[in-house]
This record gives sequence, C-alpha cells and structure tokens, in this order.
Amino acid sequence: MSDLTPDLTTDLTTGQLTPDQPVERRNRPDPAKAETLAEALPWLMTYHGKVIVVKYGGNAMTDDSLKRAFAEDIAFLRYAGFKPVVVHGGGPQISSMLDRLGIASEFRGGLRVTTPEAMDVVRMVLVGQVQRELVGLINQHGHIAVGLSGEDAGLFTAEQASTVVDGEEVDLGRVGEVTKVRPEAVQDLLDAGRIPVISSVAPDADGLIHNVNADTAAAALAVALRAEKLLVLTDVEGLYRDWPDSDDVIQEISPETLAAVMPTLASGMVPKMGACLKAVTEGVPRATVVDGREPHSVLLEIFTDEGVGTQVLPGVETRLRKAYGSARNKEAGS
Ligand SMILES: Nc1ncnc2c1ncn2[C@@H]1O[C@H](COP(=O)(O)OP(=O)(O)O)[C@@H](O)[C@H]1O
Ligand SMILES: CC(=O)N[C@@H](CCC(=O)OP(=O)(O)O)C(=O)O
Repeated sequence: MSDLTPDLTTDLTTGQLTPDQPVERRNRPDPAKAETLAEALPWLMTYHGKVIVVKYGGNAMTDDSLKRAFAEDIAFLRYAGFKPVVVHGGGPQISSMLDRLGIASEFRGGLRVTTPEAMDVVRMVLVGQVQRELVGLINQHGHIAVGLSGEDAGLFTAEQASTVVDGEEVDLGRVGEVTKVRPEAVQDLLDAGRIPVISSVAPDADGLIHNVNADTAAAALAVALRAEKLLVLTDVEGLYRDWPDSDDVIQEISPETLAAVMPTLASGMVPKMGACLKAVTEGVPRATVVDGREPHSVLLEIFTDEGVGTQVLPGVETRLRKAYGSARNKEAGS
C-alpha cells in the first residue's frame, strides 16, 4: 500500500494551495535495483537472439509459487530477446500417478525401469498433464508457448537404452536414448517468436514409444539447436563434492574433470551431469545445473555475476564453494 499523507496541494481550478488533500509519498528508488539491471547488460548482449535450452525438473516443479516464478523467468527471457526452449521432466508426477494406479516402478542408475504399461502412464502424465500445465502458465504472459513431444514432426528418434549398475548391464524396458534429432519444428517455432515446451517421450525407428530421461533429451536438443547454453534445474544446490558427506558445491568444472568423476556419481545426478557433459563435449559452450527450489533461479543464474549452481565450462580449474543451504539451515536452528 502506498503511504498517503495529508499535505498542501494546488487546487487546479482556483490555483490555491489546499490542505488535507492526500498526496502519495513514494520511497526513494532503490539504487541496488539499478545496479542489478546494469549487471544484466553483458548477459543481455551475450544471449541476445541465442538459443538457451532449459531443463525443468520434476522436483523443482512441485510447488505452485515456484512454477509461476519459473514461467515468469521463461517469458522474461523471451521478451529480453533470447530464444528459450523448455524441456520438462516430471519424475515425481509420474511416480505418484503410477502409485495411484498400483503400477510398481523402480529406478536403476537414475533411470526408471519402464514396462509397456508404465510407458502409457509416462506419456499421459508428461504430454497430457505436466506439459499442458507449463504451457498454460507461460501463456499467462502472452500467447507465446507451444507444447511438443518427441513424437511431433519426428523431433526425436530413440533407441532402447540400458545402463550399467555395479558393473552389470541392467535392462530398463521401454527406456530410450535419443539417437536422432530433427530440430526443424522447434526452429520454426523459435523463428516465429514462440517458446517450445517439449516432453521427453520418443518413438524408435519402428514407432514404438520410449521413455527418455528429460536431462538427456534436453542435452540432445541443445546440441542439435547449437544452443548457447544448457541450463538444468534440480532440487539441490548443484553438484556436491563427495555427496552426501560434504557440503562443498562444485561451482565450476571442466568437461575432462567431470568425465573423470562421472563413475562416482549416484542416482539422478548420473543422467543430469551426463547430459551437461554431452552438451559441452558436443559444442554447447556452457552447461549449468541450478537449484530449482530457489525462486527465479533461471534469472539469477543468467543475469547475475554471483556463482549459482555448478557450471561445466571448457578449460576451467575446478572451483568449490560452501553450500548456502547449510548456513541457512544453521541460522534457522535446524
Ligand atoms: N554428487 C551429487 N551432488 C548432488 N546431488 C546428488 C549427487 N549425487 C546424487 N545426488 C542426488 O541427485 C538428486 C538430483 O537428481 P533428481 O532427483 O533426478 O533431480 P530432478 O528431479 O530435479 O531431475 C539429488 O536430489 C541428490 O539426491
Ligand atoms: C527414463 C526416465 O527415468 N525417465 C523419466 C522421465 C521424466 C524425467 O526425466 O523427469 P525428471 O526430470 O523430473 O527426473 C522418468 O520416468 O521419471
């Protein structure tokens, strides 16, 4: 509410100063806001007209206010002259629907073992529920978002994937790995000023639909679109060194060092860091994992100079910082 204070004002008909007219008293503009905007200038120049692929993750998309903040960030990028492309996950939403339907599912090496029955649910939840909601939220900021799945216009072709856990190859069922990307449909939308929002299901060469991890799909698309950046949201501050025993977050890491630590990673971080590694190795200049629990984490990562999350960048020395979360938790007494 503005501060309305009685004061002297001029009566425009008589030209007399009249007391008791409310005058709006505003706070002095905060110079820190101007500083933040000015700090954004080099990043506006770097990414103007460039493609940024943003992977929106399941755990970061379960809170309503975070969802709205994410949609605002994506619309902001578009109106700032960037070309954002969203690839979304929905692991928690798929798990809860499978639970409701009494269909068992388990993860191996960070990937969901997917039976044909579970595949129907994966497709229904990702394309019919999660993608629709995200498109709706972004479209509250102009009619700019359009949903696609890997099935549309041959966007993705997959091959059955497997993974190695404890030295043994594991059969994952209907899980796919993207082997071919036809980015034309996405490019058409970008050329028209729209924001493609993409679900990670993909047919194989025979048309059989597969469940593709959304991090992996985002990396394949970023490479095919020659994106300037891959930004991956998650539910932790970034890649922790010696997880779960240390709260050191790796702030910057080269693809070579990341390749060396990949075999030590666990659960969801395996496909996530694998995606960043693939993107940077195959020509995307930088890939970053950021904390999607932080409101407006996309804007913070792109437009501010502070290190947020973990950035994979060719030619850097590994840099660490202490987790913010641990300090915050201590302040809160937990
Ligand atoms: N080295 C690591 N650093 C951070 N998180 C890790 C690490 N190793 C495993 N993890 C786990 O990976 C999870 C992130 O993957 P996932 O749950 O699939 O994310 P999302 O649902 O956001 O896609 C973290 O919550 C954490 O439990
Ligand atoms: C093969 C595989 O694991 N697919 C994922 C697809 C969704 C996804 O990747 O969601 P998040 O990004 O929210 O984890 C799954 O079934 O959960």
